[in-house]
Amino acid sequence: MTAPLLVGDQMTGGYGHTTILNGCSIALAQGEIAVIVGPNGAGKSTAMKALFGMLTLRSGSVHFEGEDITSLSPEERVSCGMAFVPQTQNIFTTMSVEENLEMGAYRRREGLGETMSQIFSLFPVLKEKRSQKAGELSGGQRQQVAVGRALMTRPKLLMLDEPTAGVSPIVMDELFDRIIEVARSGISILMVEQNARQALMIADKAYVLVQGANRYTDTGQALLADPEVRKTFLGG
Ligand SMILES: Nc1ncnc2c1ncn2[C@@H]1O[C@H](COP(=O)(O)OP(=O)(O)OP(=O)(O)O)[C@@H](O)[C@H]1O
Repeated sequence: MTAPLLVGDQMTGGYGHTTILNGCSIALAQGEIAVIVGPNGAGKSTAMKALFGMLTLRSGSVHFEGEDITSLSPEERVSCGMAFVPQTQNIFTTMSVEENLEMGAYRRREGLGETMSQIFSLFPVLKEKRSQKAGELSGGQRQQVAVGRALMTRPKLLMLDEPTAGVSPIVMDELFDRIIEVARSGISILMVEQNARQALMIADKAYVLVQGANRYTDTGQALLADPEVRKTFLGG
């Protein structure tokens, strides 16, 4: 097996006195698409926050490319090659599409134009609307801006929290296609998804979380074929 890129091991933590993550473990290898699914409130977003350094763990660890990054800030994790697209408020609505992308690369000087062209070829509609305010775009297009902005940091790992929330099924399919394309370009993907069935279809590795703990872990295909998983989490 390929060396793991990201490993969150036995993560425990929460907000204030409440414990949300109960020894949750998430890992993925270079080039993989990994997805986290599970019922509402299972702690999926919290697990992503923990992996990205937005939640202090009470116990457990996070390693990236073999380095212990448990105590690093989100900004330091970006410098390591991690990028995170939160579920909401992930773009600057009053700025143009192009300005949003530039903001993504505020810490870089070199090769911005090249990265932006790559993003425009991945998301042609962003090129077309580059001068338009991001807030004027449709939901699916805004998500493309958010993903594009994260890609401007040239990450090794792109983390997406419910990228298809609130978009139509057609737009969802399109976003999934784009995500697969990002993965083919060599960027690993970790995402939380409400649309479990579709997410499992594209997942090399999938985690079903329940009450902040791992319930099932396997390839997406294996979980899709598992009668228990189908019955309990995929509506039969
Ligand atoms: N900032 C916060 N402060 C306090 N509690 C929070 C906070 N964020 C989330 N929670 C609580 O933590 C629990 C897990 O939330 P989380 O968003 O991680 O779940 P989820 O599996 O992503 O669910 P959903 O699919 O509904 O987004 C929920 O009970 C939620 O109310």
